[in-house]
Amino acid sequence: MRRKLAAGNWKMNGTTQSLKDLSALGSAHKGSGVDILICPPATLLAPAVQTVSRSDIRIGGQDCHDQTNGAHTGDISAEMLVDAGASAVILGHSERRADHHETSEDVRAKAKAAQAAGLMTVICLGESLLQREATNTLDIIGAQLSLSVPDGATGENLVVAYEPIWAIGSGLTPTPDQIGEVHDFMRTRLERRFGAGVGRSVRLLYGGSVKPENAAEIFAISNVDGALVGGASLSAKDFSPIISALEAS
Ligand SMILES: O=C(CO)COP(=O)(O)O
Repeated sequence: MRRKLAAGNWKMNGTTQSLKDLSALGSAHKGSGVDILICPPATLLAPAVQTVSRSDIRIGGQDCHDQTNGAHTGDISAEMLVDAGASAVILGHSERRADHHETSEDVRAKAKAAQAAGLMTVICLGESLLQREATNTLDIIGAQLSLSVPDGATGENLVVAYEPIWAIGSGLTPTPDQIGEVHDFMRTRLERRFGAGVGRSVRLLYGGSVKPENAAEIFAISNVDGALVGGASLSAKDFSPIISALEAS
């Protein structure tokens, strides 16, 4: 049975002030039946780890380099994330694919390094509106999935997040049928590539305008094992009811 996962991606948001919300979230969901992961900006990794030390929240990075160390100004390695106390990393977010020209091959190399360092990788996939309107969403997702995910997946080291680019920060969400179609497809592809046991153990998250108001409906969809939440993960007031909806699902 897959354990549900509520993941928050703070993106380039948050200061030490935000740790108060993290602390409140930890108290509100102590002993939760679902996994909770918060990925703050790199500047807050170490204090965030400190803040959640007596709660059940785990802390993750938002990206890592594919090398262990070296002359890569501004980058962070998977080993450095581990050293800071992180246990997971988001990779291949569409914002990084766009802003930093990351390809699926780049994402796979980063994921390989992160998994070797012992991190759980949350690998993001998603189509643009143009691609969806051309009705080849599953082709896009299939290609991103096979190219971005390295060999050697397990239920512990891999989480896949389906984040339609047009749904991120827009207030738009796909219909439950559209989400279900992509999630069922990803499940089948993972089972085919890694075998039924591993394929069924990898958690699949939906991301894109998840809010307290739509969370329960999204969590009822087949093969949705949780959410990767952006804006609504920044405050305990908004993220806590989303976690509660997942706990109740
Ligand atoms: O990109 C996202 C999470 O990684 C989703 O962002 P929003 O929840 O703000 O739409």
